[in-house]
Amino acid sequence: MSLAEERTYYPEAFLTRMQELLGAEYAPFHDALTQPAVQGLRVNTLKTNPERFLEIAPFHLTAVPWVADGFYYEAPDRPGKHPYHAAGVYYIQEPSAMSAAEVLQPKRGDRVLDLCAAPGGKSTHLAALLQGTGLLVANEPHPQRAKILSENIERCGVTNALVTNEMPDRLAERFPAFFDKILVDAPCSGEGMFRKDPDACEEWSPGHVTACAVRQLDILDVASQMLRAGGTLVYSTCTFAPAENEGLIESFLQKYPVFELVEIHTFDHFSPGQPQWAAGGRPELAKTARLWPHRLRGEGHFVAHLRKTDGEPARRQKESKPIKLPAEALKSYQQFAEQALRNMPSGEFLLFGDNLYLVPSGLPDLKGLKVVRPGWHLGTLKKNRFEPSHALALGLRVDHIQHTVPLTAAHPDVVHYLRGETLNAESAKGWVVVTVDGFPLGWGKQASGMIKNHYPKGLRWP
Ligand SMILES: C[S@@+](CC[C@H](N)C(=O)[O-])C[C@H]1O[C@@H](n2cnc3c(N)ncnc32)[C@H](O)[C@@H]1O
Repeated sequence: MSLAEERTYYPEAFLTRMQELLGAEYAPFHDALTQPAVQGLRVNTLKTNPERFLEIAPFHLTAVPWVADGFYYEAPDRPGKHPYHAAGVYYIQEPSAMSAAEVLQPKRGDRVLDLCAAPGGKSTHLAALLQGTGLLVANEPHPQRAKILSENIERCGVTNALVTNEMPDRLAERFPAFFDKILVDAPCSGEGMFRKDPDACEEWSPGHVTACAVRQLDILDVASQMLRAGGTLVYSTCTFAPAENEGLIESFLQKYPVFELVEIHTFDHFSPGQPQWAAGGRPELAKTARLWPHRLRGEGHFVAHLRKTDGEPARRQKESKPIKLPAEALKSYQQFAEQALRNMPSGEFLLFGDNLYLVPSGLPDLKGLKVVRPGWHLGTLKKNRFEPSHALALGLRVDHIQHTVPLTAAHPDVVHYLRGETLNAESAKGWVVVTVDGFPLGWGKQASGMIKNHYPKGLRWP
């Protein structure tokens, strides 16, 4: 295909630049761009493991080589329409995007920040790696996108996350030298999205690439202030433009000599970054990783792993004071918990208006910050009673629940429940959790031989 014909599909300046950069490799790169996008999902290890998932999932799955929990699926599988999706058993995620959290690799107990987090693919991956320990702060400045992020955190049963809706500099005031690990999955020109999202193509221009690079350096600047000495940071994009990748990291390292690149060497399928594509690029830029759509099955990504070698040690902020719940509130929650739960989740409570949360320990004072979700939402205090939240059901394991309505994925009542219908099922009186193959789907309330549906209205299936 000539450049003129290609122009019908992709911006000419993009193709010309890629041809200049890739030389002999341009042809296979371009061939890859004409293929359909690949599709992937990541098993949520807060809820199950890949072995069990492979036994129960009715999809055509093959392993993503660089992530133990990642799988390719085939288009007719439509995993977004399966009840397991509603139960948060997996997250639908483009396979090369699974590389970033895998490289950051938080350890149990770490304090982790995901600074540009919506819709939450990488946040839910980081949460799975933390396994309910430590703290995850998932931030997104766009209000609508922050809401979607919060819903995905809820669906995936993440119980140790603070979700905020802030610009990075506002967070940096509150969290200086606070985090052990930070992910900056930067807003970018999205060239790796061209195959699956024609809008990304429409919005692209050389000027947009330059503007993205300016914003990315600003975001990295601020992120670096929130990392403790010895902490590590992953910077990633889903674009091919050197100005947003090797060039950006070169500019950052020139400004902050206290950072060094950590080699990303464990993944055979990744290619090294290209120092010669950055003006004055240091040889260490080869320690960054490029995921090319013509060299692996994925849309494309860039990942840089940086360590802060010096600076302020971990600063432990003055923690917010544990709140003593009003006696009435505590009583109605305890009454609910005795009826509905086997092991009451323990920890620090927080009352935000009428909403009761369990908050991760070690949080600084959040006053003045735009907080979408300060922790695990347990429920709402109504007059003389407690109403459990969807987040509570989705964050519970089945052995923590007193009464369940256990359904299999093939049972018609699963769809009835997800549509918001009343169920005719036997169960003890009071709050029950409807499960699909052992995974909580949501609350119901048994009365007079019927189960009243408490699946959230906004999530109901048509
Ligand atoms: C590549 S997307 C993040 C995808 C996400 N990490 C995931 O895996 O689902 C980049 C996000 O950065 C957000 N963003 C835009 N401007 C930002 C800024 N100045 N600081 C932080 N995030 C920003 C965008 O709204 C967008 O949601």
